[in-house]
Formats: sequence, C-alpha cells, structure tokens
Amino acid sequence: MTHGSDTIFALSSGGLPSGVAVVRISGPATRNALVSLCGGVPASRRATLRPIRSRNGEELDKGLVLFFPSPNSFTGEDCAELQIHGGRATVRAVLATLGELEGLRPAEAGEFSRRAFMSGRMDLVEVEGLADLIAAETEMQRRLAAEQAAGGLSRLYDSWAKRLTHARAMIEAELDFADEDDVPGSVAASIWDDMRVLQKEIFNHLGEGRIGEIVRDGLKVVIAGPPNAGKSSLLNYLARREVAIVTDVPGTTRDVLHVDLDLLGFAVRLFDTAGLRETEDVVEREGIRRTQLSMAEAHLVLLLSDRPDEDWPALAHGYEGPIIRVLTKSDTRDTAWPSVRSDAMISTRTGSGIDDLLEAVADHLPDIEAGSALALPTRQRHMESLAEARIQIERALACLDGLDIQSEYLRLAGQALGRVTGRVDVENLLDIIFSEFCIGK
Ligand SMILES: Nc1nc2c(ncn2[C@@H]2O[C@H](COP(=O)(O)OP(=O)(O)OP(=O)(O)O)[C@@H](O)[C@H]2O)c(=O)[nH]1
Ligand SMILES: [K+]
Ligand SMILES: [Mg+2]
Repeated sequence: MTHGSDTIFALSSGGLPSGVAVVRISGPATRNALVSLCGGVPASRRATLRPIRSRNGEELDKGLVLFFPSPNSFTGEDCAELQIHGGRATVRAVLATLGELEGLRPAEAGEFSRRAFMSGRMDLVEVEGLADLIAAETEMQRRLAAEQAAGGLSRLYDSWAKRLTHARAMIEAELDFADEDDVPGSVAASIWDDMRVLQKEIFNHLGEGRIGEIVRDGLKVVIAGPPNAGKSSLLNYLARREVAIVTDVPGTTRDVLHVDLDLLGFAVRLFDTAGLRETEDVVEREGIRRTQLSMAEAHLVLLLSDRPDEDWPALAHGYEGPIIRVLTKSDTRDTAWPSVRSDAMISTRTGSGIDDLLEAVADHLPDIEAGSALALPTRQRHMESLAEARIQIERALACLDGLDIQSEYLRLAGQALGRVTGRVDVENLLDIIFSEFCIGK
C-alpha cells in the first residue's frame, strides 16, 4: 500500500438506506475531487450546501460538504466529508463518480485510521481505543474506550517513557562528567528511587489489566449444572428470546452457546453449557468436555440444580473459582422451602428470584467509581510489553555491572513502552542533559 499518494474514499456512516450518509475522502486529490463534484472547494471546516454532480454534469444529489485542510484533519491529510441522502442508489452513484476521478480509489478497511497513525495524529493505543469506541455496546465499554481514544492511556505511557529517558540522561551525564571536580559525586543516585517507584506503578497498572479485560470483553459467566436443571431456560429468560433449545429430555444442550447482556452498564457474556453427568453418549461427552473448558475460563459460575438436597461441592466438578449456587424451578415447590443451602432461588416460569440472582452476579462486577477515568490496559499486547518494561527496570535496579549496563536495561524498558504506543522514541539525550543538567552552569 502506498501511503500518501493515493486519495481514498469510503462510505463512513452505517448501513443503507439511512436518512443521511457520510462519504469521507482523504488524500492530496481531495481538493480536485471537490472541484469536480461540487464545483469548488468550500470554506474550510464550514458545512456548505452544494449540488453534487457526476462527471457529465448531472446532479446526483444536494448535500452538505465539509473540507478539512491538512494537517488539521482526522488523517492529517486534506480531508472532506459529503453528507448526502442515504439512499442506496444515491450513495452508489456518488461513490462511482469518485472512483472515476484521477488518483482516487476506495479505502481499505481501517485505512483512514491507519493514515491518522502514520501522520502522527494518533498512536496505536488511541487507534485501538477508537476501534473499541465504535464497537462499544455498554456504558462501561464506552467509558473505557473513550478514555483510551482520547489519549488518556497514551499520556500515562508517555510520561513513563519520559521518566526512563530522564534517568538515562542523568546516568549519561554522570558517566561523562564523573572526573570533573565541580560535579556532585552521584547525580544518578536520585533517579534509582524514581525507577523503583516507576517499577511499582507499572506493576499496579498491570494488576488492573484484569479489570480492563472484563470491562472491554465482558464478565464471563458460565451456567453449569446437571441435565434438566433449567440452564437453557435461564439463558433464554435473560436473553428474552429462544436462543437455546429447551426440552424435558436430559442432555438437550451439547454446544456451548452464549448471549451478551448489559448489566448495570457492564457487558456480561453468559454461557449455556451441556449438563454435567456420566454418560456413554459420545456427543454428550464432548459437550461435557466443552462445559469444563468454559468453566475453567469463567470469571463466575452459576451452578444450577432443581434438587434442594443438592451436593453442591460434588456438582462443581473440581472448579474452584467464584460460584453462585442457584436452586431452580421454585414454582414447583412449597415457597416456604428453606433457602439456606443455596445463594438464590429462581423460577423461569414466574420470574421469581431472578432480580436477586442478577444482584448477586453484579457483586462480581469490577468496582469502578462513577466519573473516574478508566485508564486501564485492555489488550494482551499492552500487557506483554508493559511486563517486559517492568522486567527491564528490575534488571537495571538489580544490576551491579556498572552504570552503562544499567542504562542499557533502561533503554530496553523504554523500547518496550514505545511498542505499546507504536512511538519509536527519538531520544535526544544531549538535549536533556543540556536542558536539565547544565542549568546555571
Ligand atoms: N416448572 C418449571 N420448569 C422449568 C423451569 N425451568 C426449566 N423448566 C423445565 O425443565 C426442563 C429442562 O429445562 P432446560 O432449560 O432444557 O434444562 P437444561 O439444564 O438446559 O437441560 P440440559 O440442556 O438437558 O442439560 C424443561 O422441560 C423446562 O421447561 C422452571 O423455572 N419451572
Ligand atoms: K433439557
Ligand atoms: Mg440446556
């Protein structure tokens, strides 16, 4: 892909037909395209109503045209947006006209964001945040992604990278000026305190990665229990549609099914599984194997049974994570039945007890203060590089082989951080030495 030479265009709004469709154009031929389509380039950043014409002058539509000159645009290039009527034929005609223009071609998936990254308008973490923001379905997913897309996480990582660079500059200075009498003996000593603090900060941040993953990907809740306990009935009840087959035949469910729920603004991914029992049926056995795999990856298991005298520990089949014990089909029993042996009693026939069950599930959601900034790592990719950065700082702290080796470990730590944001730090150590070390000299 040649960056910066082609001018790209795409329908940037959602499915058609729609009231308004937004066509985005980016690249050096944007002005020419506007002249050809709209008879001129409108004033920058001002919505202007213009006829939109095909190459032979036929009016295809009238719409609002916006021009964003480089570098103050989403991609950093010359950009334009055409807000036209969202009929399929109208949009098709406008896109076809654009495709006929010299130097223009349809954009590839993610190409606008890619250009924004290439031109330095966004770093990788922000690009990922933007992708998450577009995909966000719950309020917490939106908050997490918005913080990341707006650069909250990047600012944190950049501030860490700066501290590493500063530390290396101080070490360099000490190495360079150590033999001069008028330089204090150990300029570098104070930076090790900061490196210890930084190492701890990265450690704590990594500890929050689990929360970030739960917010972004959802709390994984697995419904398990013996055949006919009412597992699929519960999934359907919460999904408000017939996702899973329900019959009175034990062993109905074999494949693991899931639905996504919104619980208090958090995404919850609820899994229905095959009932756990000894069986000779090969298909059912495979289903049970999958149940156990799901349980192993669960954040929470809802253990269901319709037997008030259930042996719950035996039912867990070795799973040791968080469990909510749910007694089902409460409509079939005397309501005065003692509930001491379970955590919730429900009926999917009457709906009784379901709110209490959801409250118990909500207790397992991350504890996030209202209005707080969600600067949490969300991806395995981030976690791996951050862990690498921490290890290199630890090496530098523990190293007894001299300042130059320690400085090298810090350089590697900075590189690992740079991989997260995709910023290859151009460090000018001398600049820092002269601006910070030599003040007053
Ligand atoms: N009375 C009553 N019957 C229920 C309730 N929930 C489920 N059932 C019935 O119990 C039977 C089994 O329900 P399922 O939801 O298929 O149970 P399951 O645990 O998914 O069963 P398998 O997939 O075979 O393991 C069906 O006949 C349901 O109609 C309930 O709350 N009250
Ligand atoms: K069943
Ligand atoms: Mg089932």
